[in-house]
Amino acid sequence: MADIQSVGVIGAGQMGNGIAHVAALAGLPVVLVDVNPAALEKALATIAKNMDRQVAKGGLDAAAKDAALGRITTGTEMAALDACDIVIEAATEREETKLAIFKSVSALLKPEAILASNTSSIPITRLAAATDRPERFIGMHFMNPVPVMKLVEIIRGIATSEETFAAVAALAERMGKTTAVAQDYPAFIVNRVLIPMINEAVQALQEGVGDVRSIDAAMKLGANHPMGPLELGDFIGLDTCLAIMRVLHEGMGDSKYRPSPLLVKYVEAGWLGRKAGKGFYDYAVTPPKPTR
Ligand SMILES: CC(=O)CC(=O)SCCNC(=O)CCNC(=O)[C@H](O)C(C)(C)COP(=O)(O)OP(=O)(O)OC[C@H]1O[C@@H](n2cnc3c(N)ncnc32)[C@H](O)[C@@H]1OP(=O)(O)O
Ligand SMILES: NC(=O)C1=CN([C@@H]2O[C@H](COP(=O)(O)OP(=O)(O)OC[C@H]3O[C@@H](n4cnc5c(N)ncnc54)[C@H](OP(=O)(O)O)[C@@H]3O)[C@@H](O)[C@H]2O)C=CC1
Repeated sequence: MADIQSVGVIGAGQMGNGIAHVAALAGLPVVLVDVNPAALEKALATIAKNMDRQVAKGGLDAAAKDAALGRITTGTEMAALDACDIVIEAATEREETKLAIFKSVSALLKPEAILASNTSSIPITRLAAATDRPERFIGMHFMNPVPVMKLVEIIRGIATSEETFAAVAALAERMGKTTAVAQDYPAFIVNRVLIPMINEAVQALQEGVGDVRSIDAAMKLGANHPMGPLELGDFIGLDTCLAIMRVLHEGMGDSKYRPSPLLVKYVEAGWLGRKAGKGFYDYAVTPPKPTR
């Protein structure tokens, strides 16, 4: 696969809509697939809203926005992806879900098509080994919010070919991103460092070192982070943060990565952060109100 000319995205959540957004703006036709038709509708509305924001700021003209939106089609069946040169999986961070997706989609793809995962933490070699194309399988890890964040981490599995790596690096650059290459260890680079920091903030909250407001203010004003760690956890999704901690804990075999019990409790309560309307903050009120 020398040059990628069409993109499929599986999972129309916060990451899937962002990936579709930047791919369409890069001039590529995009097929966005999700099991849930409501998620697809919401994703299209979010993409249009985020492009409007770029138009209002002068970074995009209205005609380019309309053309980009016109390049995105949606579907609830994997069969809609059969002509794509690359399919980027951005479904829920659950290994069984991803494996089931790869099994069904690889049966439909052209033999030369590339399969990429936007996983935050799951080993690429393990995911690749469960497909029919480990040499054309790769980790392509975008950051949230995708239209704003400059980085794409690229992770080769043990079998990933140089041709696949070069094609995906060129695609990331075409989407306006800068790449960093990470080795295939649990949670790669960004989340190896970032998510234990968020988990530690939750542990500090559990121990009463500070309340939500104090912990976030301390890290924003004391370490110049654009968001406090609890606000950022809510933004990423607490289910995703917990899934990453579990992959780190199991994959590194080191107790220093154990998930904070309070993080587990929030996820068990369904308080998953912004996408659920409630996490360390309650988003039903403006400004969002700390829940502890
Ligand atoms: C979990 C993983 O696997 C990996 C990850 O992604 S970890 C998470 C990584 N992400 C972060 O750490 C994000 C940290 N937060 C930030 O950088 C900032 O708070 C933020 C960029 C999200 C918002 O910044 P802000 O200054 O509070 O908001 P705001 O001024 O409204 O927006 C800044 C810019 O982003 C744009 N923007 C904000 N959210 C956007 C979105 N969802 N989509 C498109 N554009 C967006 C705004 O239009 C604005 O653009 P300009 O610079 O052109 O004016
Ligand atoms: N959130 C973040 O900051 C980042 C997340 N990631 C990674 O990106 C991926 C997606 O995360 P995110 O967008 O936040 O998650 P979301 O929960 O926002 O979205 C996941 C989407 O995938 C859908 N889905 C679940 N199962 C399937 C399936 N079998 N086929 C098709 N679609 C499916 C979900 O549908 P339903 O709601 O119906 O279950 C949902 O619409 C994860 O691997 C995550 O680790 C990577 C970088 C940053």
